[in-house]
Amino acid sequence: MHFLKGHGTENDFVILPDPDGELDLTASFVARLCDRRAGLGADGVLRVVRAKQVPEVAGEPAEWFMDYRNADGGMAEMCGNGARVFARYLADAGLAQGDEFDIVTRGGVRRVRMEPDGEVSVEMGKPVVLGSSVTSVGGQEYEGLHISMGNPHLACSIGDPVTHLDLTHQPTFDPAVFPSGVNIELFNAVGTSRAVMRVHERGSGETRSCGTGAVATAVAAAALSGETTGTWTIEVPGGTLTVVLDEETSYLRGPAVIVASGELMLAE
Ligand SMILES: N[C@@H](CCC[C@H](N)C(=O)O)C(=O)O
Repeated sequence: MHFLKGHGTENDFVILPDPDGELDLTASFVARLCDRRAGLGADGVLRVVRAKQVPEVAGEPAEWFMDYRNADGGMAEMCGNGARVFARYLADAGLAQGDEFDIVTRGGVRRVRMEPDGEVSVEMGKPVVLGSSVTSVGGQEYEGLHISMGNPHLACSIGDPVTHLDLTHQPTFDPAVFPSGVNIELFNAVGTSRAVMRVHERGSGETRSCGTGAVATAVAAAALSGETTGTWTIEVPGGTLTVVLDEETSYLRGPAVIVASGELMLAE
């Protein structure tokens, strides 16, 4: 099986090209692939398959479906950094033409753009603020905004640097609010256009970046000063992302690179 490895601000993915939909990607296989000692190691898997080969998205008006899986093998509706790495792969492989094209995700069709400076942007849709909720990290409780980016987020301003947080364990959350689990962002807003964020992802644990989480963080940081629009720099352990919030939608921009390719010896 051919694979590639890529990352967007060190949110890393195994890419499995499967244009004709021949792979039966089980949760246990994905988990073994993502294992950082016994497998290749990654925060998630991006299966690259033609949308017409996948019944759940066969009618969507774009050629390629990003079949995203978390490191534990679970599915997610959307992955912002994954979408940018997926687009980088399609462009490099000559499977998509032009600077802008659409891809299909479980969260809907997303427009991606290959920027002149080499970064990749993705239109992320309109964030939906659904209320507030609490989490407890290392015995400390934080309140944040419940935001849907297609996938669920709880974005909490902690009003302090995030460096000391221990995210090795699953932060608590209210299962009545988040029945399918949640991605939890802890951030420190610095002024009105920059925030420093760490994240504990559903199905992957602490990662060095999360694109949907960066947009949720920008929304929650903007809300601290009563704003719903603006441009935010979101600093994550793996680099820097730019988030633009406007009245209609949101955009995520940052680096996305392919670092390796090869043949997989792991079998199902
Ligand atoms: N790292 C991703 C988000 C991946 C999905 C998430 N763990 C979930 O289960 O919702 C991103 O860049 O957005």
